[in-house]
Amino acid sequence: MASFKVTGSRQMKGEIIPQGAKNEALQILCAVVLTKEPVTIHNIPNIRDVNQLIDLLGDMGVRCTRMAESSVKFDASEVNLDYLNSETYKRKAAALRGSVMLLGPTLARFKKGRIPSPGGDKIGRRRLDTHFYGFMKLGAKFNYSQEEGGIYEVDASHLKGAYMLLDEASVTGTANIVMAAVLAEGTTTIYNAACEPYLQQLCKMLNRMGAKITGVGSNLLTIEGVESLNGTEHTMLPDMIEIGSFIGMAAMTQSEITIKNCSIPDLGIIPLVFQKLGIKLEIRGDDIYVPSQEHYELETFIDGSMLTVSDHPWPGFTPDLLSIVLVTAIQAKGTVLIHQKMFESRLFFVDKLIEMGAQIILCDPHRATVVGLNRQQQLRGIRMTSPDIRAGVSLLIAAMSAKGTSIIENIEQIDRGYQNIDTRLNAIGAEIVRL
Ligand SMILES: CC(=O)N[C@H]1[C@@H](OP(=O)(O)OP(=O)(O)OC[C@H]2O[C@@H](n3ccc(=O)[nH]c3=O)[C@H](O)[C@@H]2O)O[C@H](CO)[C@@H](O)[C@@H]1O
Ligand SMILES: C=C(OP(=O)(O)O)C(=O)O
Repeated sequence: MASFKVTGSRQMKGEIIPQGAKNEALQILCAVVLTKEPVTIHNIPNIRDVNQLIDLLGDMGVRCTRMAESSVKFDASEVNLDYLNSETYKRKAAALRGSVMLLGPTLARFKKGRIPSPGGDKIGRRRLDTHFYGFMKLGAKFNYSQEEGGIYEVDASHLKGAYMLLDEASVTGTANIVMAAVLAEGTTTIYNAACEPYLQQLCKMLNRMGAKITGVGSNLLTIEGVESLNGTEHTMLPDMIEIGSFIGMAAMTQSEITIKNCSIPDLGIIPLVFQKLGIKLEIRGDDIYVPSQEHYELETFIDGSMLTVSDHPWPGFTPDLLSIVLVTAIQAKGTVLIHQKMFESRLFFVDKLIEMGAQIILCDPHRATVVGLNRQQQLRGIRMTSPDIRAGVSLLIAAMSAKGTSIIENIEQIDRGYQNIDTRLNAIGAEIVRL
């Protein structure tokens, strides 16, 4: 288990370029299995989850040729389906959440899919019902065997388009169903589809490959099935969660940073939520400039009541930034209620922040109230463990703003989603040592 030793009270100054989006990459990489023709992907983040998925694709027989540092050409003309029955596949696929999206493409192209219970953050129940509901609507048979530690299987001699109303707007679920439906016979209509930029990007790429998807960006997708898909090129968007993390980090550490090439229109409500925390942001072309701010004051609602920040399916606020908002509020002036509606175990990390001196009341597993310190008191460095990817970065932000030194253990969680975060932040003035 690796750790970060973080020396606090360092202010950063300079430019930082966000990596390619983790959650988009996981969808896009799975989609390469849909075609026999080469697909070249650019702006691939060099992070654990993505590298593990590329490794898995390679094991399946997909030829992966690195064209440049962040560009890879994938050739899935030959795929070894027997590999899906191997112990290695079980072990490797179970190591990340994104592997679940191999189900839709293998089902569509090879009539079957198999996946162990996927990994990813342990942030509460993470059910997969929506995925299988969709596959079954398309005519697939579903089997779940608990004996082997949880194996999900789908098979279909023939997929046929159908109307479906999803019980929830699942991000990976929608991606999976879309990837199965593009090669199904006839028309599929998915209502209550998730519509995050990750999915918009996936649908745009599939359309470039010859798919016929309309309604992209909305919660009503219509897909006319086609016989086969051709190759394409695709460039990943900048990671909006990383961009949000940098904004929070700058505010907490009184740093002056410019986040380059943010693809602002794809950030949705994210900048607005940080502005509600009182953080000044300047949109300069496609960059976000965050000035060094001694004080930032939380807004209240129009009627004067206390600010609440909660998650919601897109275009609402992404749950992946709530931990960052929570930690950023620690040095604000005012009080905010953080309401994590989707996940039931994502706020428990606040006990570490409280130990560091933050004023937080964990009301229940879904809600925490942060009473901002308004820099009257600095957090103090402690030893802590990163429980999940976003809590991990939140703890890093807290440590960077604290007095003294902190140790953050289990940084593999952070490495799942943030590319060389220590090196990139050190380049603009942070002091983080990887132990
Ligand atoms: C690899 C990947 O892309 N992971 C992301 C993906 O996970 P993932 O696709 O696994 O998450 P889902 O969208 O399926 O749902 C996440 C959780 O929210 C609940 N839920 C979902 C939709 C809804 O309308 N109401 C609701 O309560 C679900 O029951 C589940 O507990 O989307 C999540 C929600 O944005 C993000 O946190 C994850 O980072
Ligand atoms: C929860 C997340 O990731 P995963 O779904 O891969 O666990 C995340 O990216 O915040």
